[in-house]
Amino acid sequence: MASTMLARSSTRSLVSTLQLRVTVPISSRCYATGHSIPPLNDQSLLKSKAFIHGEWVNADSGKTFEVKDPSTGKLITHVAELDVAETQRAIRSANDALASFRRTTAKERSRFLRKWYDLTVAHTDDLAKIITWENGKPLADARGEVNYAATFIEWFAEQATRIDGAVLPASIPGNRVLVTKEPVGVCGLITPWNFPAAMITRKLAPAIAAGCTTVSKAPGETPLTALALAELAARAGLPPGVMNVVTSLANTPAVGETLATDPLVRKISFTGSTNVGRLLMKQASGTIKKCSFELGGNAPFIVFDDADVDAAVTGAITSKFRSSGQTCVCANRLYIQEGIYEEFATKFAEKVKGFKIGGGYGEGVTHGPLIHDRAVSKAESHVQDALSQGATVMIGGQKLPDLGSNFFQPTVLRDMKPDMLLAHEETFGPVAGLFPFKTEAEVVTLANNTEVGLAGYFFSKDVQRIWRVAEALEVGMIGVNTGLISDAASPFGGIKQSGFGREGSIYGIDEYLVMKSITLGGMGGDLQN
Ligand SMILES: NC(=O)c1ccc[n+]([C@@H]2O[C@H](COP(=O)([O-])OP(=O)(O)OC[C@H]3O[C@@H](n4cnc5c(N)ncnc54)[C@H](O)[C@@H]3O)[C@@H](O)[C@H]2O)c1
Ligand SMILES: O=CCCC(=O)O
Repeated sequence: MASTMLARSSTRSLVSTLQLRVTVPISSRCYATGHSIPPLNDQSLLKSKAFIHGEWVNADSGKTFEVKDPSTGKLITHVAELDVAETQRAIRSANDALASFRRTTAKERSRFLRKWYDLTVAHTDDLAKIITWENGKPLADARGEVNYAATFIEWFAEQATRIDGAVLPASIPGNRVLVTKEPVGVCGLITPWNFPAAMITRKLAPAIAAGCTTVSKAPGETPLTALALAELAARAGLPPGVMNVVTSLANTPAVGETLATDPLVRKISFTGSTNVGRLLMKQASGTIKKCSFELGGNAPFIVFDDADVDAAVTGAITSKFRSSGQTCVCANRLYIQEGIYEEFATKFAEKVKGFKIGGGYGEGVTHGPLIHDRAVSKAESHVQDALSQGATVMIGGQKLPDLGSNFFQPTVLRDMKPDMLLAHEETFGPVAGLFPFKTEAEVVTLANNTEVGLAGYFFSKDVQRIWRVAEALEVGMIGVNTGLISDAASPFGGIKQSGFGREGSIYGIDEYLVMKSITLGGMGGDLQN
C-alpha cells in the first residue's frame, strides 16, 4: 500500500515537473529536475510502474530505481524495481493470454497494430521529449527515432496478413504435405537504452503480428519510453497479457535469467552487447528456446580512391556520429585509401567542427551527451590508447566537464594503426579513427579481422569493385555509397559474434513463427463413379 502511494506520488511529481517547469523538491523519493523540459501534451504517458496483465504495478518489495537525465545527471523519477516473482507473474500473464490471442485473425492483429501505429505517430512530440529526457539525444533525433519506431509497427501491421503456408509434393505415394506457420508462443524481449522506442517496437510489432504474447524487459536507463509505448498499446485495445513490460535496473540479471530459463517462455530476442547475449544464450539453452540476438558491432567504413569524397564524408558523418556514436551500426573504423586520405580527413574534420554539443532540448544542438560516465571513460580510453601509439588528434579528444559529466567532444583521430584498441573494440562513442590503407585486398583483410560482423560500409564508383567487396566483407548488413542502412524494409542483423536472426523486413516475422507440417495420407486415389 505504502509503495503504491509512493509510486503514485512519483508519477504526480514527474507530471508536476513538466507542468511547472520549475526546480522544486516535491518528495524525498522524486523531485523536479532542475532543468525544464518542454511540457507534454499528454502527461498521462509518463509512467513509473511496470505493466503486467493490463495493470500498472509496483514491485512487491516497494523498491524502485532512479532514472536520471544523462544531460544533467539529475533525477527524473523512480521506477519500480521488479524481481523474479513479478517477472514470473508477467510470464504467466502472457501464457494465459496466449490461448486466445494466438487464435485471433491476422486481420484483427493487423488492425490493432495499425491503431497502435496511429497513436504512436499522434504522440510523436511527447514520445520524443521523453526519449530526449532519459536518453539525451537531441530532440530532432528523438523525433526521427519515434518515426523509425513507428515504421516497424506499420510494417508488421501489413506483414501480419501475409503469413502464409505451403502445399508440398510428398515423396510417399498418397500423402500430401501442408505447411502452416504458428506463433512460437510467449516471447521474452530484452532491449537496450540507445533506441528506447525503436528497439522495442522492432521486436514487439512482429511478435504481436505473429500472434505471440510478450514480456518485455525495458532498459533500466530508459524505461519511460517503453512504458509510454505500452500505455499507447493499451489504448489501442491490446488485450491484457499480450504485452507485459517489466522494469528493473539492479535486478536486471535475475529478471533476464528468469525470462531465459522459464519453460513457459518459448523465444528470447535480445538486443545488446555480445557478452550479455552469450550469457542469455547459455541460459536459454536449458529449455532450447528459439533465440535471436542482435549484438555488438565494430563496423568498418571504407573509402576507396575512386569514391565521391564529398558523399563519403557525408556518409561517414551520418554513420559515425548518429546518436553520438552510440549505435551498433555506427562506423567504428574508418579506412581511407592513400590517394584521398588527406582530402577526406580535412573535409571530415571540418564537418565535425560544425557540430553543436549540448543538452538535447537546446536550440540547434546536433549531438547530446553519452548515456553515462562509463561510456565517456571508454571513449577517453580509446583516444588515449591511440595517442600513446602515434595517432594525432585533428579535433576533439577531451571530456566536456563544463557541459556535464557525460559529455565528450566529437573526436577525429588520424594516422591510426591496426593494433590500436579502437580497431578491435566497439567504441560506442563519438570517436572517429582514420586508418590509411593501400589496396583493396589489404583493407578487406583488415575489415574482417574481428570476431563480430554486424554492419560495414564502403564508397566506390566501380561496379565490379562494389560486387567484389560486398561479397568479401564478413558482415550482415552493407551500406554501399551510403552511411544510413536502417530501414524497416531491410533485414537487420549480424553474423559471427554479432548474433543471428533478422529484424524488420519480410523476414523479421519468421523469428516469431514456428513451422508445422501436416501430412495427409490416403490422398489422390482414383475418382469415384
Ligand atoms: N545489434 C544490434 O541491433 C544492437 C542494437 C543496439 C545495441 N547493441 C549493442 O549493445 C551494446 C550497448 O548497449 P549496453 O552496453 O547497454 O548493452 P548491454 O548488453 O549491457 O545491455 C543491453 C540490455 O540488456 C540488459 N541486460 C544487461 N545485463 C543483462 C543480463 N545479465 N541479463 C539480461 N539482460 C541484461 C540491459 O538492461 C539492457 O536493457 C553495444 O555492444 C551495441 O553494439 C546492438
Ligand atoms: O543500435 C542499434 C540499432 C540502430 C538501428 O536500428 O539503426
